[in-house]
Amino acid sequence: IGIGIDLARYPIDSPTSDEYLQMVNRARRSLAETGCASFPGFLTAEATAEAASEAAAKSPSAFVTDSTHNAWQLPDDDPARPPDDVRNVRMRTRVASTAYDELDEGGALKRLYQYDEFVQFVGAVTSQPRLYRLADPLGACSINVFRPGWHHAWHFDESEFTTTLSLQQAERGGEFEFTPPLRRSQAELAEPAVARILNERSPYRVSCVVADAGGDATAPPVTTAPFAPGTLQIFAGRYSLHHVKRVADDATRERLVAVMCFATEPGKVNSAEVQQMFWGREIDRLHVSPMSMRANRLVRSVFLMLLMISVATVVTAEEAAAEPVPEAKSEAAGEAAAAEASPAAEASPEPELPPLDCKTHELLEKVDTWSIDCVAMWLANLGFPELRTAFTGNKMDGVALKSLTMEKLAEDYGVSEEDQRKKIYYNLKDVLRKDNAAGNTNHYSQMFFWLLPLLGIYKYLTLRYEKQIEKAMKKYKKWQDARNPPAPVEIKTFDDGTNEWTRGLNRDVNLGPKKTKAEKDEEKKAKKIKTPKAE
Ligand SMILES: O=C(O)CCC(=O)C(=O)O
Ligand SMILES: [Fe+2]
Repeated sequence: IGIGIDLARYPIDSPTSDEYLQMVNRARRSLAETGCASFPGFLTAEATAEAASEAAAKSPSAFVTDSTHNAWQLPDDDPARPPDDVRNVRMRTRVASTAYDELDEGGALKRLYQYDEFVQFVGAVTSQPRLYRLADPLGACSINVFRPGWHHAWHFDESEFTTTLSLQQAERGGEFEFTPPLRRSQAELAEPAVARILNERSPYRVSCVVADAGGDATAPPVTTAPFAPGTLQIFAGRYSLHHVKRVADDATRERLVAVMCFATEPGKVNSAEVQQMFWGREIDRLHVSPMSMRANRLVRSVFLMLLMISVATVVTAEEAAAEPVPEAKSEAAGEAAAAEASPAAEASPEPELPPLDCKTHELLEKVDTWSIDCVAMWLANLGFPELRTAFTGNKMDGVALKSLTMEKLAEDYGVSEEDQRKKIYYNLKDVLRKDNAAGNTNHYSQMFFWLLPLLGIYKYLTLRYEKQIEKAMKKYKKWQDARNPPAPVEIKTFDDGTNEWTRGLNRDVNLGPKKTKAEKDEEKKAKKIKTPKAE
């Protein structure tokens, strides 16, 4: 079938040809000077008809947006200004939209949008060395439907450039109108110019508290785009004020236009708010229903929590096993003693010695504070329950334990094996060293593992309240911006009438403004330095 582009007229498949370069440079200049580059008949008549009939077929189920917004699509009013100020006036927009995921696979629109050379071409016209299709499953390429009486009020877009393809015109009304770029950044509002346009070309009457710096009384020129079906339009939506005029009430044909979105980074998607506003649902990956997405998130968080809790449990269980509880230990000691004394004593499992009066956590305190029983427990934990009687008999508490030596262990307590003595002695040194550093700190790892479930809960809550958090962050950012507003950018204008923005745009093919002599000299100098001597 082919893509459906009129390649004879727009050779976007041969990006190294002279025709291509000239076409791109004409478009760039037009975009910079007028705010819009138009390509009438970009799609062939057949492909346009195919796309238009697809759009018309899907139009009845398009999601309808009936909302109000200000010209900058800023969410809040400026309370410091009157309600009828151009900054605060809210205008109505009524439009329906068919989402990208509803378009036909292999249909004319998807063929165009998915054609890599097309993305390259839009990138070349908008001077973006790298341009990517928007990864938004709803907004990447959608179809706007304007029914009788509907219109899109004057506004600036959030995205820097907007690419549209006209599919069907209404009999009357529905024209796309735009101004040249009125501003250079989103921080700049250009209120006087916007106010003049609204007062002269909209049903709204607005005031403007901001003084007109230029003082010129004429409104910015407004151009009506040639919008015959099949026309591709690339316009500087962020800088040029634009609108779609009201479609006549008695029109029988809807206005249908495809809106194609691109980004300078891969993987970009619209916010959930934008998706809800224009398509009535939200979805962050292709072919996943919002319901299963939520379920998926829940399962993920629960799994994470379970994992963390189980890790924590295993670790604590291991530690508990390493430190037997007093009863178990005494039992073991009793059994061992009984087994040694006589096999018949097995019948009485009751230990002869009373249980040790020491809680496991007491051993986490400094050695100085250990009671006699705690010292005995420490020994039992090390695997020397049989030493309890001798140590207790010597009233060996924590303070006394500190002066224990290898010799004492051999002579006073009869630990004959050197390995065993070393085990006790080095373990003692070990706890004492920890005491000296930051208390007896061998419970830090335990603390960390207890924090894991909290981390799980934290993760769950952030996922659960993702939107609320995002909103709060946005509010905070706005509050910061309000405290510290970004400075408006001054446009530098040069002697030859060009400005910073348009200067040098097409210089690579000598279509742009002439270089000054100083600049030429500069270039020559640079070349001389770079080029090595021939001889
Ligand atoms: O419908 C059009 O031609 C332009 C739509 C537009 O301005 C927008 O979607 O932001
Ligand atoms: Fe727009």
